[in-house]
Formats: sequence, C-alpha cells, structure tokens
Amino acid sequence: MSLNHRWHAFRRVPSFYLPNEWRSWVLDRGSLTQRLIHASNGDFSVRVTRQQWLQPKRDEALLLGCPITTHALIREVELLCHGEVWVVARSVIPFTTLQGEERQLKVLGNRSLGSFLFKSRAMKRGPLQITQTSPESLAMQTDNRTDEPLWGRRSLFFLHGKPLLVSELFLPTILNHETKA
Ligand SMILES: C=C(O[C@@H]1C=C(C(=O)O)C=C[C@H]1O)C(=O)O
Repeated sequence: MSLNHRWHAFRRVPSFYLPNEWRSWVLDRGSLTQRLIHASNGDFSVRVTRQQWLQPKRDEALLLGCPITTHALIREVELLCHGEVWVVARSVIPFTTLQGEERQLKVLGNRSLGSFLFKSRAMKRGPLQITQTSPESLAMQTDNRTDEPLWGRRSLFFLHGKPLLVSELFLPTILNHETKA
C-alpha cells in the first residue's frame, strides 16, 4: 500500500545537523539502489506512484535552470526492501534531458532510475543538499510511524551535460532493520 507522500518545497539544512546514525546513508554518493539491494539481500523493488508531465516546483525549476512554466517528467517512487518502503523518491526530468540515449528514462517502469544513471559513463553528480522534514509529511503505516524528523537529500545528476533532479527521503525503517541485522 502506497505511503502517498506529499512533496513540499525543499527546506535545506546544513549537513552537520545530520545525526550520526543517518550520515552514512544520506551522505553516500554511490548508487542508493545498489546499497538497498545489498542491505536487503536482493529483496528490493521499485513501486512507481506517479509518472506525469507536470510543472516542477519553483525551487526545482530554479535548480534545474528551467523556466518555471515548462513541464517536466515527474517520477515519484517508493523503494521497497522486504516489501517495506525504505525510501521515497521524486525525480524531475526536463524535456530537453529526455533526448538521445536518455529517452529510455521515459519508459523505466519499475526498473530503478539509479540502475540507468550509475551505468552511464556520461553521468556526473552534483553536490548533495540535505533536508529534514516532519513525519506528518508521510501518511505512514502504523508499523513505521515515528515522531522523529525524517532526513532526506536531493542532488542534480547530469547525463551528457543535461540535468535531472533527484530527491530522496529516508524512512526510519532503514535504521530499525540495521539494528536488527
Ligand atoms: C538515483 C538513484 O535511483 C534511485 C531510484 C529512483 C527511481 O527508480 O525513480 C529514484 C531515486 C533513487 O532513489 C540511485 O539508485 O542512487
């Protein structure tokens, strides 16, 4: 069952605010998909909750260098390990990025965006921006309800120099699982 996360404007916080237990996950610049596959012994899946042509949020358009009125491909997903949502993610992909090899991004389906990005030799990643959001932003199921703030990040990826913006929010389930492991 989807968490129906509502993405609000990104409120950036300095990375030194990150609690120690989250630093290794939120500051990891490698493939999150690969890390989740490893952490779940391969019991990993992607649930696409939205894929539509929409206007990006103002702060997203500014970061991407797109006119605020242009539409972009908005892809929102939940990344599940052992059938539980561990990460929710939102990607904003401008029309001008979805050309050439990158047209494949339109038809990823339940394949992970990261599996495409980190295979590409033409991929560069920009700096990570860190955010903290209230647990109310997630209509969380009872088994991972928390009063703790949620930590997330966003960064630009560049494919052949063309940008897309990826935002990710990490659920407390990740740490609960790690303490059990
Ligand atoms: C960027 C990555 O791709 C992940 C998968 C996504 C998707 O399938 O839409 C979106 C963001 C990431 O959590 C990664 O694996 O590092």
